[in-house]
Amino acid sequence: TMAVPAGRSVVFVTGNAKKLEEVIQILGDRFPYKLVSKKIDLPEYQGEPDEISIQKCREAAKEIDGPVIVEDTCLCFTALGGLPGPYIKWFLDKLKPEGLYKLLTGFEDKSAWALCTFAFSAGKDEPVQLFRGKTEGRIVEPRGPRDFGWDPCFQPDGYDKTYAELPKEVKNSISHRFRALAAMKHEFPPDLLKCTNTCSILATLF
Ligand SMILES: O=P(O)(O)OP(=O)(O)OP(=O)(O)OC[C@H]1O[C@@H](n2cnc3c(O)ncnc32)[C@H](O)[C@@H]1O
Ligand SMILES: [Mg+2]
Repeated sequence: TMAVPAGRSVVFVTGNAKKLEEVIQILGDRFPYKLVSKKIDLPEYQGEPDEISIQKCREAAKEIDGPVIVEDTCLCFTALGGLPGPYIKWFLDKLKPEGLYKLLTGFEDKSAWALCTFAFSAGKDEPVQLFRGKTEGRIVEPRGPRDFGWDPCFQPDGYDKTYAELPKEVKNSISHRFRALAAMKHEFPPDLLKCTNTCSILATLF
């Protein structure tokens, strides 16, 4: 039911170059085709993560009028009942990683989780399928390079380095994004294998 017609490409729609870079790195050398991606700033919807990803995917499928993948990332603080969650983009923009850490002053519990949701739709009137990946950790005083979002203040459990300090290969082997892509690889029906080499992103996953 989720098959992509042979010869059609699947477009990864994101406005975030660093996300795209990681998706390409995670898919790696096994990826023999050109990744088709399109930079569109989709609306930042409100609600629960699943609902946001579904809406985002429907909008992308409408704009592209073909098979699409989108991704939405949340950063959730346990002490704040899961907030900022899907609103992390605005919190990060205004507070920077320092401010995210300071938000938890007064709370003993610094634990947090990163949640990545990929959403796939075969077309604008087709259903949306979700693939989720979660990585647990805690919010620390920022350390490491500043080139990607809240990476400097998120330290995954089992590591003494932040996402920003960890070598890229390590982040990409434990991250919320890696796990969501792994779930996608695991769950997608094999008939997608029939798509041609322009099918890009999905073709590598099976
Ligand atoms: O066009 P889209 O794909 O929506 O890209 P975006 O940048 O708007 O991304 P989101 O709506 O998913 O918002 C997530 C926010 O978290 C940031 N972010 C996403 N993944 C991250 C990661 O792995 N490490 C650090 N920051 C991340 C990202 O820069 C945003 O500020
Ligand atoms: Mg966004």
